[in-house]
Amino acid sequence: MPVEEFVAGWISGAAGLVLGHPFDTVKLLGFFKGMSFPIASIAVVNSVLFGVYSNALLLLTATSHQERRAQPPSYMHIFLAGCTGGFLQAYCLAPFDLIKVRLQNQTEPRAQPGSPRPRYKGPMHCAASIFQEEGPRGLFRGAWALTLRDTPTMGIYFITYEGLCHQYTPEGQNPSSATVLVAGGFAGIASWVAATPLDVIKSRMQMDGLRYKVYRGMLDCMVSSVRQEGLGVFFRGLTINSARAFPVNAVTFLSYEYLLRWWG
Ligand SMILES: C[N+](C)(C)CCCC[C@H](N)C(=O)O
Repeated sequence: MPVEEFVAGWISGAAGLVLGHPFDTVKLLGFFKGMSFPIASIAVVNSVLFGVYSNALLLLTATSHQERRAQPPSYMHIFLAGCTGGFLQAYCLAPFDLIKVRLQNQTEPRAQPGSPRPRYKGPMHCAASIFQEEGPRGLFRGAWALTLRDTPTMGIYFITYEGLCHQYTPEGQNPSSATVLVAGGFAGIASWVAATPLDVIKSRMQMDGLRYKVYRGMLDCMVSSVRQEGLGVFFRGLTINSARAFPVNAVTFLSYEYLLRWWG
């Protein structure tokens, strides 16, 4: 099983992440606050995504990464491989994403003296508290919504990337850096636009049950969110998600492509 893609996925994900982190934390005062935890988690998650994607294509089309420039796979195969990668990475991402959402929603980090202390002291304490209070399953709260969010949208991600690269690259050649940057950026935007409605629901499910449980399940969360806030609720964060998605995924794909070319 080729492993280069796993390693390239890790490094390129980390590069994209450094750029995207300020967008993720825009609500907080310190822009690069808490970078080490996301860097560690992206190592697992992005390498699973790219590694599984590439190996799924290898199974479906019997071509390696190098051979795929000369013999491009069909869009159906790209989509299926992207969905497989998205599905498996979602399970790895779930506990990390839960901790990120719980910590980012802590609004007391710079509390005045005398006001209540934040519930979680940091990522490790957050993970340990969830584990103690709710058991291992607690760490997967919202995982189902996350899987539904990521499975089809990772298919869209890779189709957009490969489609744009194909469009602007002469037959059989490698795409130029500019093409990779633009195709990666638009792949990020396209997949985030499609993912935003379920992203809203996913985050609400992850925050549910902190004091008492509000939602009976994902469907209940969707219905009551729309009842209370209207259909616009599904587009919460769309602008910031897209603004973040372009640079993050441009850099992710550029470093991924270059690492793989460099290795072989
Ligand atoms: C599938 N979904 C749209 C959620 C993500 C697609 C891009 C993944 C990338 N690591 C990023 O953080 O932007």
